Amino acid sequence: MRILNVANYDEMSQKAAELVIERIRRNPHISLGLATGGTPVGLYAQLVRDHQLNHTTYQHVTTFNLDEYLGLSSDDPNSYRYFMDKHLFDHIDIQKTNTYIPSGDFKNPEQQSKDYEDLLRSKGGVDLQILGIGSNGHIGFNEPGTPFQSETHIVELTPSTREANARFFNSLHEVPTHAITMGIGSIMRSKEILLLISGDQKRDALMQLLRGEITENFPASMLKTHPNVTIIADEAATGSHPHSTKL
Ligand SMILES: N[C@@H]1[C@@H](O)[C@H](O)[C@@H](COP(=O)(O)O)O[C@@H]1O
Repeated sequence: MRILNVANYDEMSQKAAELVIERIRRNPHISLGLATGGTPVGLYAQLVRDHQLNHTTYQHVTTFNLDEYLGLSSDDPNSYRYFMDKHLFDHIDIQKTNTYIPSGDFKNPEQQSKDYEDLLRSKGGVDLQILGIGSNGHIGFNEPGTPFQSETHIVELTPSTREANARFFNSLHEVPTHAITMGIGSIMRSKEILLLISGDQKRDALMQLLRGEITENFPASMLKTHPNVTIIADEAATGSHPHSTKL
């Protein structure tokens, strides 16, 4: 894993955008894996800005989102479809039919999980996966204890994840109890991974990732076995001054 240590959230977003834009320009047919949550919002804003200023095109780009809450319709402001439209897709020239997000429909979620995994495979998988991290080490919605080989599946969210995400809802009560998520095995198949970590509330998770063992109790630890991972972390998360390190 390569870690780029930056000063703050804005610099993290800027550096991440530079990397993503470079990959898109190198391969206009790239398949991007996308994350939600607070962490990538600044990155998406930078991609929109670059599209407006420099006309980087998404005409041939395909995207796969990591996860979706179960039980929220696509027009619910807390659904990840709504989030992606609002922060990125509505402001770039991507074809919406090329943007895939797991369905949060309650009807037959097991089949939907299988269909999403089949879709990922049939489209050739993800070239560049963007990830955030939960303070318990979750990636996507793969909570501690998820098998490393897992593919897209239904999860029951832990109380800590529901509490962390309650800030986007009116109350904790409204946060769905279940979600559909790409598995750790699905994420690990992507050719390249960009992990963004910002804020002192993520410091323990970053330290655990860098110094801890590889264990299913800390899902992100599996990333240490991936051959092409870049972490961009800000000073609040690393607790040190900006510099780059090869780990
Ligand atoms: N499912 C998402 C993850 O994809 C995200 O990376 C993580 C961190 O979120 P945030 O960036 O808001 O801290 O939690 C959420 O639950």
